[in-house]
Amino acid sequence: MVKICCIGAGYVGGPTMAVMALKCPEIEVAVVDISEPRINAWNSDKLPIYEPGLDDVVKQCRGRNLFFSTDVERHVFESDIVFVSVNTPTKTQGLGAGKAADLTYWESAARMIADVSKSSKIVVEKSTVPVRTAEAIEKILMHNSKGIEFQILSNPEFLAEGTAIKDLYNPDRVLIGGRDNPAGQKAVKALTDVYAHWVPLERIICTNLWSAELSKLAANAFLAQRISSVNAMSALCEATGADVTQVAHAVGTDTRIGPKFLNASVGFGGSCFQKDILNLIYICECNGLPEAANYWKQVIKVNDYQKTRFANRVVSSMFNTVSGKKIAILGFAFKKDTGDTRETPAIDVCNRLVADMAKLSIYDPQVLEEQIRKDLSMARFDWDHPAHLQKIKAEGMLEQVCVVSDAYEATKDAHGICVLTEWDEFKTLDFKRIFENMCKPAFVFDGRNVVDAVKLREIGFIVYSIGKPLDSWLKDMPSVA
Ligand SMILES: NC(=O)C1=CN([C@@H]2O[C@H](COP(=O)(O)OP(=O)(O)OC[C@H]3O[C@@H](n4cnc5c(N)ncnc54)[C@H](O)[C@@H]3O)[C@@H](O)[C@H]2O)C=CC1
Ligand SMILES: O=C(O)[C@H]1O[C@H](OP(=O)(O)OP(=O)(O)OC[C@H]2O[C@@H](n3ccc(=O)[nH]c3=O)[C@H](O)[C@@H]2O)[C@H](O)[C@@H](O)[C@@H]1O
Repeated sequence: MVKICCIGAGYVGGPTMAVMALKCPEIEVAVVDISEPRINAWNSDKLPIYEPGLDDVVKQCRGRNLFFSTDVERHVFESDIVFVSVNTPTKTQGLGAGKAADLTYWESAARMIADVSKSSKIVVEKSTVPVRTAEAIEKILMHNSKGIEFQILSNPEFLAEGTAIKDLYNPDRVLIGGRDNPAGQKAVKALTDVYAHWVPLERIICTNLWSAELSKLAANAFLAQRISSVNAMSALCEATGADVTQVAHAVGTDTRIGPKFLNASVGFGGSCFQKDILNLIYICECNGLPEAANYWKQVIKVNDYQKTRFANRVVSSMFNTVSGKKIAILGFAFKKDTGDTRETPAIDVCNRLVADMAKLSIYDPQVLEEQIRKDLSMARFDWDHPAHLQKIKAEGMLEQVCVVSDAYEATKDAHGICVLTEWDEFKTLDFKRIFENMCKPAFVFDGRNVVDAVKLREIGFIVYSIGKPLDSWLKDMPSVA
């Protein structure tokens, strides 16, 4: 019986291995982590991450052929295939700070694998890593191999949060990169056999190691680039009276472009897009390719511009000051159907409004108050590093923030509402009731184009929707470029 172990029980390790265990009942799968609270949560009724469909998958196989454990070394020792799905955050200090991937956690996992192994293993890069990381990992493993054979494969993950289970059941492709030699290809075949339990062979792409590693960074960069393209267009739409939804539809019906991932927004968030593009920029620079680096830098610049532009629009529309005004923030997660707040655009928007002395009342259906306070008090890139390395900002600013448990409470007596996550429940709110309980004029700033602007205007709101023609109030306010 093949035994699989995955180091890192996070957003990727947990769901990926749960689906693998479900689809391969004859394989024993252990997900291990150094974080005891995380493993305890995986073994409880309240899983550590919110992901539609995940509870059901875990319930079906936990205790049968799926195990969660902090006994990292024992499971690595016993496994034939070891996935490594630890975090690979942006470095916060030293060489490449603010851009390069921090491989501390990966390196420590690799050293531990080398230390505890007594039999040959396939080691699979599941984390997103810089191209040619496998070479470094190979050196660490081989240096202490005691005659054991290690084969390194790159098998990047493409799931998106909120749809992880669906994506894992039915992936567009599974990518496996290995060495171009018989031992490497044997390892590729072994991993292909695992995925072939549920993924059609024609969707399993096998490449060399470096192509697989780079394809993951490239895929995220291309996806983020589409969003920055449509967001840059949204600014021009507002200036000219065009409607970004109509433009995106017209552009996306060209089959060469395609309709997906063209929704204008307050900016993209999530733990990976920015981190992976920064990593790509750093790799381009290290390879003496400044023009290529600058191209990708622009994707992040436009994203920052979009978040700033949104916050500036809020302030300028409300007579250029939000000082002392209550602003309701609806949605804090980086997208709907997840409780994840990593790099959410809400952090930037909230910080800017707090700096302008607004009082924020925040509601998100899935995000806990403790998480929101932590996010608003942490320095850039610190969230993905251990607590003792995090730099916490002055506590005082957070006095202006309160976190509440429903949208009606958040909006009561507010001057304005910012919709920052596209949760379905925001579409069906009783906006008449909300309007009655707000200070007038009452504003809605829709950063996700989820509310029905026509209806809201009929009720009496002044509505700003990203990339949509501006109503006369907003047109008359000073420019926010
Ligand atoms: N979150 C996502 O949707 C996606 C993430 N990725 C990539 O997958 C990787 C993991 O991402 P997430 O699951 O989101 O991270 P995460 O932070 O949720 O999980 C990583 C886990 O690794 C554990 N860990 C770190 N060092 C360890 C060690 N030496 N031994 C045992 N456990 C250790 C941490 O305690 C943590 O629980 C990253 O490289 C990310 O870029 C790829 C595709 C999607
Ligand atoms: O490497 C990763 O971590 C993953 O990153 C993204 O997945 P994820 O960040 O979970 O979620 P997305 O659906 O891609 O959304 C990212 C951000 O872009 C925003 N977005 C998305 C689509 C769109 O049209 N407009 C837009 O603003 C979302 O609201 C969100 O803030 C990719 O979609 C996954 O393929 C990849 O595996």
